[in-house]
Amino acid sequence: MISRVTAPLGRSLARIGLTPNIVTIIGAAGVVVSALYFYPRGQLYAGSVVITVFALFDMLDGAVARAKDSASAFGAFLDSSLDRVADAAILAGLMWWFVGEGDDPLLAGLTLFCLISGFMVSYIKARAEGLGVNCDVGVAERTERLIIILVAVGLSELGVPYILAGGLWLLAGMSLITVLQRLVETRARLNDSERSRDEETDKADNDA
Ligand SMILES: CCCCCCCC/C=C\CCCCCCCC(=O)OC[C@H](COP(=O)(O)OP(=O)(O)OC[C@H]1O[C@@H](n2ccc(N)nc2=O)[C@H](O)[C@@H]1O)OC(=O)CCCCCCC/C=C\CCCCCCCC
Ligand SMILES: O=P([O-])([O-])O[C@@H]1[C@@H](O)[C@H](O)[C@@H](O)[C@H](O)[C@@H]1O
Ligand SMILES: [Mg+2]
Repeated sequence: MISRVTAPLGRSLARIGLTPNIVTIIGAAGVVVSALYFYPRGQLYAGSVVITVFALFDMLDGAVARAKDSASAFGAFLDSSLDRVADAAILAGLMWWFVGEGDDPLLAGLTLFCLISGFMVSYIKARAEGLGVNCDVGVAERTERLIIILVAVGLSELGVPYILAGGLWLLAGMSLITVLQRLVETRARLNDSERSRDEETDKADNDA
């Protein structure tokens, strides 16, 4: 569905000579620089809007790769790795804003919790994939996490009461639930594959 928008954009970017990796780097670098809107500039609404524009490049790098038929394993690796840099920049920018102008140590700490739990969500999936297990589950995958934080931060400067604290508590809770969901899923899948390996060994022993 969303590919109806991203596929033609991907073809246009490919036509002007951009490679998927360049699009990945532009998107991540754009998010990192835009996080300066949060800290030190303290412009939460403008920051959320500009970060959103660059975050959307994450959909376009894959679209360019598909348009050029040049998807690569290194591209996938770079895409995921730079996602972490972008996520860290957004939440670190917000955390520093709470430490300074926002003057709220509790929410600064909660933002740090969101950063760490978000990283855990991604790390558990990557580690599970390294063990041969697909772990694509969870109520707060990256897109959901970005939407929650960017909408909450953007609306807070428009004066919607409690939206920022509410968004952070929601993000923290959903990230924690996702960590637990992915741990449970990975454990179940590893147990399944161990069991089928044991069954195959038993069968081979019996046949011998
Ligand atoms: C009034 C309120 C004020 C507040 C203002 C703020 C508003 C904020 C509102 C919402 C925020 C929304 C932000 C959401 C950003 C979401 C971006 C995102 O998460 O996208 C992620 C995924 C794509 O993931 P992934 O990177 O895994 O897939 P790819 O398609 O890239 O494919 C990966 C494969 O591609 C290959 N490859 C990749 C890179 C590379 N260098 N080489 C390669 O070879 C390789 O094989 C890889 O394996 O996106 C989704 O999941 C889709 C759903 C996202 C929906 C988000 C909501 C969208 C909102 C608007 C849509 C408008 C679209 C217009 C686009 C314009 C862009 C400028
Ligand atoms: O694991 P998570 O943060 O929810 O989700 C993310 C995926 O949405 C993304 O496609 C991938 O490139 C990231 O590395 C990460 O895995
Ligand atoms: Mg991408």
